[in-house]
Amino acid sequence: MNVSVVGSGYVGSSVAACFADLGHDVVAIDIDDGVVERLNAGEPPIHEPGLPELLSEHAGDRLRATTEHAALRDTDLTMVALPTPSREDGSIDLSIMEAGVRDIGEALAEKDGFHLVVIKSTVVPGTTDERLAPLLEETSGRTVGEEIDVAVNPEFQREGTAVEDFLNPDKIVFGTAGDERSLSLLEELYAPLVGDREIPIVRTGRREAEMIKYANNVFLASKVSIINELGNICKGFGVDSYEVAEAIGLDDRIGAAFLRSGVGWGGSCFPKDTDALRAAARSAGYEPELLDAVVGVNDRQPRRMLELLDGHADVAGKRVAVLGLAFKPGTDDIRGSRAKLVIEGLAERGAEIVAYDPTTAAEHMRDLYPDVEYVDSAAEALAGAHGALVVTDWDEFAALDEEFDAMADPVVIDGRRIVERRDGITYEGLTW
Ligand SMILES: NC(=O)C1=CN([C@@H]2O[C@H](COP(=O)(O)OP(=O)(O)OC[C@H]3O[C@@H](n4cnc5c(N)ncnc54)[C@H](O)[C@@H]3O)[C@@H](O)[C@H]2O)C=CC1
Ligand SMILES: O=C(O)[C@H]1O[C@H](OP(=O)(O)OP(=O)(O)OC[C@H]2O[C@@H](n3ccc(=O)[nH]c3=O)[C@H](O)[C@@H]2O)[C@H](O)[C@@H](O)[C@@H]1O
Repeated sequence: MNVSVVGSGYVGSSVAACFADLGHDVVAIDIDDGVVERLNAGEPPIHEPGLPELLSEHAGDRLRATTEHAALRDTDLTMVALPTPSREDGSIDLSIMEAGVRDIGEALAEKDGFHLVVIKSTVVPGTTDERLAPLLEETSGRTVGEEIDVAVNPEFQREGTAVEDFLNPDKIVFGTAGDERSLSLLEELYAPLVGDREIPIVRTGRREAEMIKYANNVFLASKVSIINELGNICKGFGVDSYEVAEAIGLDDRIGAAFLRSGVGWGGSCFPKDTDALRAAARSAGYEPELLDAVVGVNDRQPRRMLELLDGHADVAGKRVAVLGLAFKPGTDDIRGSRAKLVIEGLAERGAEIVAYDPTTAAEHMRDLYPDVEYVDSAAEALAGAHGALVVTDWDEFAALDEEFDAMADPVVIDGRRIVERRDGITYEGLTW
């Protein structure tokens, strides 16, 4: 089948590469020349394990990239993987999405035959029906549900394991208005992925599909905030929250995943999606008090890390190491990274900050915090430091040992339960 994907960022590039790998002919459309050039050269525009292999195999063959939206006319359906960032007040900013949908509609104005537009981006309930479908009609001159249609097919992949997650989903959600042509196109699209596996396919309405995506993310973010709240209480009692988490995770109703307490959740989506849903709930007349608290607990965790450091040292004018800048291991993405709040807190205390991350996350961070010293290894960051704050659970931090001996004052505040506690270092776990 011929598939177009509009937007070739974290989601679009991996989805495009995976669909090509599944045997479809895919054209990736992006407004960024650099992204298009990289994709055509078989190079990933972002750091994502498994993506380089897929791109080098399929670029120039089943996968090509272009800046021309007109290319989507030669395809059966178009996936929209455009960003949906937050506005200042937390509500969803649809401007990029609407500009992209406008581009798609204008291209479709000159296409004969049925075309399905599939919204992969995360949008608040009602967006597709109330904003995107009318915009498509206006720009294409076609009627949704007749010559064209729109479906919602949210994506649940994680950064760092995007390819594996996309190819092995726990569910696939098709949100449609019930049009059989749309459903059968979606089924044909995913048929090579599903094969004879029993992957649940949720066929539902467009609003429900939009809400399922938020509910999924917000539930997971809340789960981490609950374990962080419990972890903070555990710390006060001298209880190891990881032992508690392991035990409660044995209850099927709770489940073992997402019970790692620490400095909190970040990333490109949990923060923006919790904010967008809270704002959307408010504008629909509901006060989401629990979700407000979920965010409150999350924002408190970096502050608690700094308070633990304060308990051991006055860091004004002193060198302090920040280990890990990406919002989680396996990515160079710093969006929503807890490291930002940690760096800001250290700067307020007048510390000389030295930071290390194994990826190019440091380059992105440098744009925001140019006064921080970025170094090439954890050893270099730790040498001469009066404290170390571990913010990302990169495997290589678990192997650190004698590097701590080179610190001026070996105070280690572990926000991710990754460093081994041992004699010779003053170790503080955030929730244990
Ligand atoms: N990042 C992730 O792991 C996940 C993201 N999502 C959702 O997927 C959506 C996309 O997110 P990301 O991939 O992270 O975004 P991104 O910011 O990484 O990539 C977006 C791409 O769209 C391009 N673009 C902007 N306007 C365009 C236009 N008019 N036409 C063509 N291309 C255009 C940009 O140049 C960029 O390459 C968001 O709604 C997000 O919430 C969902 C699941 C996972
Ligand atoms: O919509 C999205 O973009 C995606 O958001 C998350 O994926 P992602 O942000 O890539 O990363 P996660 O692995 O979910 O981690 C999110 C944050 O929670 C933190 N976390 C996670 C698990 C845990 O037990 N404790 C914890 O603090 C991580 O360190 C990280 O900062 C969801 O897991 C995906 O299903 C979803 O598609």
